[in-house]
Amino acid sequence: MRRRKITVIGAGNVGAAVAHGLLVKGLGNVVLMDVVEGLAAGKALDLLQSGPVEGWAYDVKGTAHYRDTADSDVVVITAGVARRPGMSREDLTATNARIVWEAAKQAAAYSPRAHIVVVSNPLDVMCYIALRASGFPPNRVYGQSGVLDSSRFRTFIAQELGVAGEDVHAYVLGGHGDEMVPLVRYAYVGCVPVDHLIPQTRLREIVERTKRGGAEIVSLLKQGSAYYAPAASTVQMVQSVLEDRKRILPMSVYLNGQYGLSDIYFGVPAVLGGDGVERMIELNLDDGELAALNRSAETIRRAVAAARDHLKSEGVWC
Ligand SMILES: NC(=O)c1ccc[n+]([C@@H]2O[C@H](COP(=O)([O-])OP(=O)(O)OC[C@H]3O[C@@H](n4cnc5c(N)ncnc54)[C@H](O)[C@@H]3O)[C@@H](O)[C@H]2O)c1
Ligand SMILES: O=C(O)C[C@H](O)C(=O)O
Repeated sequence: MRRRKITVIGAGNVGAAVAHGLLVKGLGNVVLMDVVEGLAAGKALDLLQSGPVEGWAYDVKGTAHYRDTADSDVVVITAGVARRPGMSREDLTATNARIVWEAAKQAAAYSPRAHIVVVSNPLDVMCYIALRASGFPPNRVYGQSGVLDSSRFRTFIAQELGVAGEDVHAYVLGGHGDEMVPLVRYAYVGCVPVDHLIPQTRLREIVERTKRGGAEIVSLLKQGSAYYAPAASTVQMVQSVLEDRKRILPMSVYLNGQYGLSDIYFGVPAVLGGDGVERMIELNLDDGELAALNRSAETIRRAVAAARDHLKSEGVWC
């Protein structure tokens, strides 16, 4: 039986942690690809040597050449630069636009039936670039954002109440940026609405901390950004696709009228299965929540326009 093949482009902090997570969960053979000669090969060999200890026997290959990624079932794009303290994710647009364009184009050429899971920032902008560069249908190009942001929200609620995070159900929608929208009205602990358990003033602080979740880690690390939780979130998405689990996950998907938005990648809950984005879930939102989502969408539209101008000025476009 043919084993599934997953390519991870970018063998840095997130890419290597994603590769490890995929292997530990037994999702298939892994190809780690990076432009830095030897980096992916070294990390792949290291990962391979953890197999006998951890009890898996998958193939792990490191490479600097796209030809080795051929016929992948899923391609995860983590290539690009990470932000430093004081930077926003949008500050990465010019550098990462070119990198993600090239990665998606090459990956699509070698693996025309693959799914592309984008991780590089600014996430929703890079999803749009990957869609245009790959020429794939939108159901096979989507981004990791909401699983991570929601997991941060769930973690802070769980800490506050001294309960297990997995029993906190909560979504963060919108763009993966400073304007993301943690939805308090749809947050439950077990089956109890969170605002029955935590006072409003404290909930507001938790919402603000969630929105700054990535920046909090960037300021602690001093160089680079989070990678364990981002990798775990990405692996959960890949698992849902490869095992056709049809998990309902908040993620960046291409909207075509949903939530009143079109031609934009945006974080909403979607059913993720073997066909990729199989369905989007439209929540009933109030005026305040919709206004917050629209503010978030505007930020993304501006950044996409900047990325498009930048790529056009380099003779490349989506
Ligand atoms: N979506 C999310 O939730 C999320 C979470 C964490 C990080 N990120 C983003 O993911 C990206 C990677 O983060 P990281 O911490 O792994 O950074 P990192 O610097 O540790 O790794 C990035 C890797 O990309 C490689 N790379 C650069 N250009 C490349 C190219 N053209 N082809 C192949 N590889 C290339 C680099 O050599 C490096 O090894 C950043 O843009 C970061 O902002 C997103
Ligand atoms: O904050 C970052 O720049 C990385 C990532 O988007 C995160 O949320 O951890």
